[in-house]
Amino acid sequence: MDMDDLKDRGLVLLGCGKMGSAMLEGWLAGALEPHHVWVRDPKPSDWLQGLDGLHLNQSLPDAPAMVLVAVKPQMMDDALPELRALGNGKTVFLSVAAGTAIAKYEALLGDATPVIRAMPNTPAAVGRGITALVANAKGAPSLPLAEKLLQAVGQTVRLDSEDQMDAVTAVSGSGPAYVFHMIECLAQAGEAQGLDAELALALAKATVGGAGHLAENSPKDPGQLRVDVTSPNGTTEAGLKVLMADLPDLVKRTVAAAADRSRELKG
Ligand SMILES: NC(=O)C1=CN([C@@H]2O[C@H](COP(=O)(O)OP(=O)(O)OC[C@H]3O[C@@H](n4cnc5c(N)ncnc54)[C@H](OP(=O)(O)O)[C@@H]3O)[C@@H](O)[C@H]2O)C=CC1
Ligand SMILES: O=C(O)[C@@H]1CCC=N1
Repeated sequence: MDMDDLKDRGLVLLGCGKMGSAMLEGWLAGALEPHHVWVRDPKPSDWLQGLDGLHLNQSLPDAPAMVLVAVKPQMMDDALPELRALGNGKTVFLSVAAGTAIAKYEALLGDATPVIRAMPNTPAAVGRGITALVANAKGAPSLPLAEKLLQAVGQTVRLDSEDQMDAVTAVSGSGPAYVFHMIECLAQAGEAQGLDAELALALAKATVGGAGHLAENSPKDPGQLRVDVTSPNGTTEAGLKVLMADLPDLVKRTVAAAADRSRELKG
């Protein structure tokens, strides 16, 4: 199966809220056109309703190439059973739901269902996501297609085991929220030093965006890039002395709490 099969047979999005829309926005920037996509969502956004050619809450093809499951984990028992008849083993279910194990899809959709479990993140909307993937035996042959689709909205990484998914979710699935909060905190701290709100936010956004881009593209590791900013006895050293006293433990506890919640969502 390749991208042409996906275009010919269709991609179904079950749930198109924040994550589904972020991915769809990225795909519609070049990889797919609206008429390739069927969306099921009880309250579609204005953006979805404005996409010409999109099959919005229309009857589904009998055997779409792929169903992207992007409803909340708590909705699976309600949302999935009606899709059990789809595809007869030829439709791949690609789930992005936190916590929900492959075994749960097999239980709801049938043992022979090809299932790929993925953990993307919202920078997919601008083509800068990262998605981790793992499949059951039936889904494994479709991993290259899933990767191709997901590489249209960023990077992909294959996991050795589904057990890694809780930690991955806590680092890169939830991670954008930690970074957005860092931007908010940096801007507020700038305001506390007398900058106006607009300037402080512009500085904070560009600094986090630029530092992220540099960290991804430089041959130096992040530790060395930090050292490069830190003049002996300068301003950064004074700032880092405060930050480094607390941040490592705080981030460790943050990621542990998110991973624990992912484990709880398995039910
Ligand atoms: N947001 C993120 O950054 C990430 C989210 N995820 C995962 O993506 C999934 C979706 O999360 P997110 O997009 O944030 O949540 P949202 O609530 O924004 O999106 C879920 C969408 O599914 C709709 N929905 C509810 N029931 C059904 C149904 N029976 N059939 C079809 N659609 C339905 C919801 O409608 P309504 O609101 O009306 O109920 C909503 O629009 C979750 O499983 C989450 O774990 C994974 C990685 C990152
Ligand atoms: O908060 C959540 O549960 C989802 C999963 C990863 C990001 N958002």
